[in-house]
Amino acid sequence: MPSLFDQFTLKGVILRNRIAVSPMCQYSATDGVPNDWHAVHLTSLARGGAGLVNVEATAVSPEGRITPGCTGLWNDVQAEAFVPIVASIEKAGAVAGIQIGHAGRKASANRPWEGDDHIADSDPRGWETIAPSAIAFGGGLAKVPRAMTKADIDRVRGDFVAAAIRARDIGFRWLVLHFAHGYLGQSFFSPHSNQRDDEYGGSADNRGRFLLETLAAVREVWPEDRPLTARFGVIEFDGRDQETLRDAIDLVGKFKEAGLDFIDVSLGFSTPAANIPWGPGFIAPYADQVRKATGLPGAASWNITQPEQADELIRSGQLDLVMIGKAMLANPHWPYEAARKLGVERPSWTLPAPYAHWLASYRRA
Ligand SMILES: C=C(C(=O)O)c1ccccc1
Repeated sequence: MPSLFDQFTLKGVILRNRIAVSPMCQYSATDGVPNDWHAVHLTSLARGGAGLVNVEATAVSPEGRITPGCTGLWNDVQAEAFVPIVASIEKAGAVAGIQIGHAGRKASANRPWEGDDHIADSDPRGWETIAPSAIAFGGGLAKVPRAMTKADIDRVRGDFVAAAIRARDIGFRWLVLHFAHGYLGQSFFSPHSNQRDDEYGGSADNRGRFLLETLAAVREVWPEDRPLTARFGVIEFDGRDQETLRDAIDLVGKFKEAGLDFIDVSLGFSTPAANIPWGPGFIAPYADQVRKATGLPGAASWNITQPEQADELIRSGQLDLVMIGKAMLANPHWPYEAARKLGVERPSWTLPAPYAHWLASYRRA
């Protein structure tokens, strides 16, 4: 069985190890344009030795941002600004990935450290939010969204395609459709947020329609030799988990038929009333269940922080990749520390030569 530092090959892409950096919002862009914060942040994660570095949730349209500080890929200025970032990630030996999404009813919010709540309607920084139904998430995100028309649905699907084309053309080699965490894609799938009475609401098949149509449309423009993936919330911890999991696994099977290459399993975050059993790698067993039921390779994130824990998740066959988030922010050289702890040969060379040389020199072998 593979281990944490074995390569991973999917379609025409080879990752140098099984360590992927979760897409983590930085809320640090202006008008969706990435800047030196994102360049240094992402390059340092790539130089730290990860196999795959995923750029944060990047909005497919202005109203699809979570906050005014989120990155976007709805215009060419944003795309151009990503070009040197993609090059830096790849030059550091990692594969450059990007997550594209639409925040739906969770959009138009203040940064987490500035309230983590909806921007007041009187505040010119905010904007109208849209969602499957006119149902607010609740808590600090109490703004009632406008229920999407069919024209909205068609437009947003087209925005995903346009963003995928830009990501393709600027060299990203791994694409993640953001179908998780209560954002627009997830909110179509969840009965908490989707109470439509047309073909996009009601049955599980209908609630999965927007996600499936969007995936199929993106598949048509995303190169066959580059992985097309999705991060999808398969469980809500809201008391109806077996039903959610059953419907989610069924939908992931349809994703695979539509051309999905990889599934990053996560949480739904569709209701503030969720009772989430936070714990070390607590989503991994659900990812394993989805992988075994669909035959898709997959990953999980959430509280995977220790090298031995991450290595065991790979060796046991539960996951194909581990998504490391906070542990990489705490220490971008986490892969190097993991290589040392796991007894990988020449661990220093997990890092770039200018670092590895010194780390491997002037010390007993
Ligand atoms: C910003 C997030 C994302 O992009 O998915 C997020 C927000 C809350 C919990 C997890 C993730």
